[in-house]
Amino acid sequence: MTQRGQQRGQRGQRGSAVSFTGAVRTYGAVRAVDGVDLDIAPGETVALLGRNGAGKSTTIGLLLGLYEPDAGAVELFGAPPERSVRAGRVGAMLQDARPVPRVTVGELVTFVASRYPAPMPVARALELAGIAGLAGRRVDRLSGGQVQRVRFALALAGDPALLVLDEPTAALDVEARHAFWDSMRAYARRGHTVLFSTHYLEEADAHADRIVILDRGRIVADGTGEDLRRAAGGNLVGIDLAGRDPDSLALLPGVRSVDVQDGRALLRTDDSDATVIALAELGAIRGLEVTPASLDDSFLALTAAGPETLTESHDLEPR
Ligand SMILES: Nc1ncnc2c1ncn2[C@@H]1O[C@H](COP(=O)(O)OP(=O)(O)OP(=O)(O)O)[C@@H](O)[C@H]1O
Repeated sequence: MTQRGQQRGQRGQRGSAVSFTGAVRTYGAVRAVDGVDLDIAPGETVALLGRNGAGKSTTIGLLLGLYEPDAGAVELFGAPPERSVRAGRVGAMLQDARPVPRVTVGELVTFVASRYPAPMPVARALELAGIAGLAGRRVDRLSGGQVQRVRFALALAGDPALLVLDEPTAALDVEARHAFWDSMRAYARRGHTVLFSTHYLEEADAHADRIVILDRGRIVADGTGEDLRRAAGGNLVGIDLAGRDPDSLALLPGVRSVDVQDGRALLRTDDSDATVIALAELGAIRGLEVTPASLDDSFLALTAAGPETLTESHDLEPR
């Protein structure tokens, strides 16, 4: 059984960690979250990926019970979000949370940990967040990246079953990013559920079991990085057009789309062998190049469609 299959099985026995059913949240005319159905099993690490304004922060706000859905329902561990949050089962790292001034890092983390029923040792939270050396420093005198790591320590302090991280690496330098992901993975390996939002495709691919792509408030894809690449067309086949009409290329086997630039056609294809054979039969293989579609290509393909085509999500694995 796949890891996801096992996790779905676990959910059957233990219920969902996160469950959205037709959730909607509007701001005036803007449907920031527009009918989201999402189920996350205990122990899964899920990336919420989307462009600016896609609805990631609003989804996280609904999940944490910061806002009520206008329609539909959101539950954490089978109960309203507030109940799970109050019970200390959820730790969150939000984008705009400002640590209180004039206290030290150690004091702040100790205070927050004390609000939880079964916190982790403060030293452990500081160590996981990579700020053991900053315990005695005032939080209002830290750099942006250091504050970000304090927020991570605060999210971890209660040893929560569900860790929710809104763009957790936004202010971090390369080294801090690596350290952050190492810690996050170590936490997830202990059976905790993690949901993080990001703009970075590589981070989602490298650090999540599953990637959920949001676009204009809707889920347009849900699967592993590999699933997403396949869903968007597995390979790119490039050829020199040499005066050939690019429209006819769209009809070749496997081809999903054709982009033309500087006299070259780039064919996104599900079946590059069949596409290349058909091109060869047409005598159209000048400058032939076959490359796997990157996750970037897939992401752009999945989020480039007009609003009317976004009503159905690509559920990439049978449930
Ligand atoms: N308080 C608000 N009032 C009005 N509109 C809002 C509000 N918060 C969010 N929106 C709108 O809802 C949509 C979704 O915003 P949201 O912040 O959830 O997106 P996001 O994916 O987190 O974006 P980013 O990656 O830029 O942080 C956007 O169109 C945004 O302008």
